[in-house]
Amino acid sequence: MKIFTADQVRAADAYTIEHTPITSLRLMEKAATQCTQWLIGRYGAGHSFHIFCGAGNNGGDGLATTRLLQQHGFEAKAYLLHYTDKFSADNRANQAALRGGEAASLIMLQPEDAFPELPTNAIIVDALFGTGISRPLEGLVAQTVQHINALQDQYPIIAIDLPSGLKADESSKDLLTVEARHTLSFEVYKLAFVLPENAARVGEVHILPIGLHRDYLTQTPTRYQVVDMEMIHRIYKPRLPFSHKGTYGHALLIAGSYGKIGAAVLSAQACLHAGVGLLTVYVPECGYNIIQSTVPPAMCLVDDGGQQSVQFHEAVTADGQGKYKTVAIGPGLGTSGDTAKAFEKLLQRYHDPMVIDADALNILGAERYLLEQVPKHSLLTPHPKEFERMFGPSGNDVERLEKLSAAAQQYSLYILLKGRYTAIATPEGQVYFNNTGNAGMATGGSGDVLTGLLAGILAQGYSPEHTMILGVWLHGLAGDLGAAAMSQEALTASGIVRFIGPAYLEIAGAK
Ligand SMILES: NC(=O)C1=CN([C@@H]2O[C@H](COP(=O)(O)OP(=O)(O)OC[C@H]3O[C@@H](n4cnc5c(N)ncnc54)[C@H](O)[C@@H]3O)[C@@H](O)[C@H]2O)[C@@H](O)CC1
Ligand SMILES: Nc1ncnc2c1ncn2[C@@H]1O[C@H](COP(=O)(O)OP(=O)(O)O)[C@@H](O)[C@H]1O
Ligand SMILES: [K+]
Repeated sequence: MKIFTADQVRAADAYTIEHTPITSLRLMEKAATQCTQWLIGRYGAGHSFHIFCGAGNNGGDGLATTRLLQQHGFEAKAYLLHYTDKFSADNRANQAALRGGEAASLIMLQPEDAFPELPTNAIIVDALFGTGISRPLEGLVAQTVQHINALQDQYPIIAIDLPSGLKADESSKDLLTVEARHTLSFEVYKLAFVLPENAARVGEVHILPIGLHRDYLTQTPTRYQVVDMEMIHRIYKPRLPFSHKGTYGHALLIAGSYGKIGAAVLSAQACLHAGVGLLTVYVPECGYNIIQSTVPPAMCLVDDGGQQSVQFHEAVTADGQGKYKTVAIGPGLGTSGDTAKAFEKLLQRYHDPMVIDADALNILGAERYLLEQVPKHSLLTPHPKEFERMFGPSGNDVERLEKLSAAAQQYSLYILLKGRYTAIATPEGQVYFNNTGNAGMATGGSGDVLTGLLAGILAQGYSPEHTMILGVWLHGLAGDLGAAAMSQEALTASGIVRFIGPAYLEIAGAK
């Protein structure tokens, strides 16, 4: 699903009005109808709806929603904030329509008025501002938003289109905005929804269809997209009946050090569950018995350098990749000087895309010149701290995203940034956001599982871009299925591995 800018949303609106018989007032009615249905479906009987409206079209959505809720027999009141006399045309039309209905359901809130008393069964709906926000909230609007936010533990707050005050395409880091429990938005995602800094503001996002013109939606290029099942179906390739283990590649996984062989185990298990043809795990000597007993399908190569591996470059022939289709390096590896030197030598020998994670990223962060030597189109998988070590701090999430995209383009790499919506940046400047996964995955070792999964998918012949999209999506879905079976709290990295299979089945079943 595409992420549109506020300008693109406005253009989609205009295009729809121009190319279909639908008017802007009718489009507002559709938006309000969808919001009404969502509110009734979610909260139903026994609740009263209190809708705070601004003077523009977002307020118009709120006024129309109030009327439709009443028509469905619900108690609903619109509070129209009187901070200006400049109402949009569709806002005025919906004021008139509401005035024609139930008495006392449209209340003008003046700057000197006290915040209205709400009954205990109240649901607060925020329809103050949407994509038209152009300056920080102040005066009556700011006071109202502060009031609403202070009530968030008492009443559910539902934002229409955007929590008021939030900018769709830019950072709103230090701005006052509504802090919604749910955001009901229309047709496409907005960048604001996937930024970690907005987590407490947008709550759960629900995208509702309102009939915007398909041509505009499908033909408009966007820099950002949210990965969806349609994209996954286009990427996923079922196995061929006459294939053999050679068809699915041989991966070399360089991971683990004394006390962190578990990282190598988790990565190796995930790599096998991803469907790799053959796997060799390279570990220091202390890892040999562990790998052989916990991951029997894998072969094992042993380094004799002591507690950390320091000669792994020798596993790859001096003239290139040798027998390995893919090399993944990093989980639990350690960052000693000799390990870093071996990593540098590996980069001099191996020129196909690699998967680089954890300590291998930390080595890149300490020795930045090595970034130039990373094979083009390699996959880098930092969490925010590792990202910062490599590319420096950022003032806000949008700045960090720009940095991510710039680095992917500069070094011709696929770099992801882990989080609730893991961002995947491509060398061409595209950014994909992943929507699977849950807070149960905030547990040690879940990143190691991702590394193994990516290595296993890449080895099977998927392109680096498809590997990133499919791998991150499967990882999150495995986490979701795991959490559904055993709770977020009890989910472990091993639990995620166990659900990679069921996650594949979901794709295959739906294909
Ligand atoms: N295609 C779509 O997505 C549709 C959008 N609709 C709604 O229309 C909204 C956009 O409406 P508008 O463009 O009228 O914009 P808003 O309703 O978000 O804002 C109204 C106006 O408020 C003023 N304003 C901005 N910041 C302010 C501030 N801090 N204090 C006081 N005034 C301020 C601006 O002049 C702005 O145009 C969307 O968010 C959505 O809710 C729907 O009606 C139907 C279709
Ligand atoms: N709240 C969350 N929602 C969705 N995914 C999450 C959440 N928390 C963590 N994850 C996922 O779990 C993984 C954690 O990786 P990482 O921090 O590298 O873990 P570790 O270093 O312990 O292996 C990432 O893929 C991340 O996207
Ligand atoms: K709003």
